[in-house]
Amino acid sequence: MKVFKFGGASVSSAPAINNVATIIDMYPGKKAIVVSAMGSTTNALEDLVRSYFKKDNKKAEIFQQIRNYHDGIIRELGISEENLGQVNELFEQLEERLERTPSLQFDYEYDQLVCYGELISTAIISAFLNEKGLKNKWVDIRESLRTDETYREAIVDWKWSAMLVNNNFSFNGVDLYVTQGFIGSTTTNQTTTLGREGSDFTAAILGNLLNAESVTIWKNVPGVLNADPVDFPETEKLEELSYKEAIELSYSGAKVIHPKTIKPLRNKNIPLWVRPFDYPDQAGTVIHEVGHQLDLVPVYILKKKQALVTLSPDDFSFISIDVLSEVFALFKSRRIKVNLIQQSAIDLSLCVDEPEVGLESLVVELRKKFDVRYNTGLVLATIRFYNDASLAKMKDGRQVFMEQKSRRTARLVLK
Ligand SMILES: Nc1ncnc2c1ncn2[C@@H]1O[C@H](COP(=O)(O)OP(=O)(O)O)[C@@H](O)[C@H]1O
Ligand SMILES: N[C@@H](CC(=O)OP(=O)(O)O)C(=O)O
Repeated sequence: MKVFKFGGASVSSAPAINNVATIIDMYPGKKAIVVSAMGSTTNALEDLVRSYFKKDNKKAEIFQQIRNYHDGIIRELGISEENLGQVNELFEQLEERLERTPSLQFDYEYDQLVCYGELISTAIISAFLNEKGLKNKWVDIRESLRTDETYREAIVDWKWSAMLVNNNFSFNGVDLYVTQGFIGSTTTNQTTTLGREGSDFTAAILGNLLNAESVTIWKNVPGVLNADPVDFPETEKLEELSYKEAIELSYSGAKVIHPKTIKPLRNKNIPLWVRPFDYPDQAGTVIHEVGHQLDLVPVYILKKKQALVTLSPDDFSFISIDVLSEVFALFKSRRIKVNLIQQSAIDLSLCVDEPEVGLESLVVELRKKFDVRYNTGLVLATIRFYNDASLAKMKDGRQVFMEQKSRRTARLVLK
């Protein structure tokens, strides 16, 4: 069997969803289809959660916008009313949840509402495919994918999930399953999410647990390129990548693949195809075990919304292991990801994901013990397989705050 994953961009309109049907038809054989929320529905649901949590008066309006967007797609797809029972029920559930008083736990409430993006998109797509003669079974992945209770960033319970996934995706009399990416549930049936853009990871989990022959993630690009085409006008497609190279690129911030996607596939030696949704007969990029040294062109990755925080102990003491562990514990408790560090005798610089809120209060906390300087709105640029020309190109016209080089990788903090 194969796993296919269609992201938000690939299911954002009726023509796109028609193309999903075309692709499924093009590739016969047993398949599990993992689907994300339509277009930018997850962002809209995030606005809805904020409004619900703050108890302001915008939630009805945001809910209606989400409903109208989906209704428009349903109309254009021409799905008949008698097959829309589940979609209507999901919208009713969401509306009903919005009437409840929220608990005090934002991350918990977030997961209970944001999951509807994926639940609704898959219900629509499953109904549409069935009407088109592509008979499929809709599966609520929350009954298979068990996680811990880290809401918004849940950790998968592989043992439980292995058993449940194999029961619920048995392929007994079913050739095509349609299910949700990004969501799961705890052993007490509370909904969780795996972290933004986590549907690629769901596809990899299913691939691993079902011993898929391959996993394909359909994207709005020709494959993995040597840079994000949004930031770089000229890019080159990479024909193949090793698992190691792919994990390095995605971890550094190449948004084409969620970083957690690689490990479950590498561990079972399952190839991952990144293929163009608009040109489904083109090969795209394959990520697999590569026996030889890859000779790649420089690959550029930009991680935006970075802050550079530099700390110096007040009393002129060294940056010891105790200081490091204290600082890292503080960042960990605030769930702030550290992406790059540099230290000298009495300076410690950390390039971190700039938190949406709370940087000021972190700085206040740090100032109890350290002299603190910081800059925000920076970019962490990574160049794999860098050379002089690629370094010069990256620095051109920008202010360099920090620079680190290893044999293959250069990392620059820039403004
Ligand atoms: N190295 C890269 N190669 C290809 N795309 C990249 C790269 N880095 C970032 N991207 C971005 O990743 C996006 C992923 O495609 P998309 O279809 O939006 O995924 P999904 O809908 O599954 O989240 C592309 O639109 C592109 O802008
Ligand atoms: N819908 C979720 C999960 C996801 O992976 O979406 P996409 O495949 O469109 O990146 C998000 O937007 O984060």
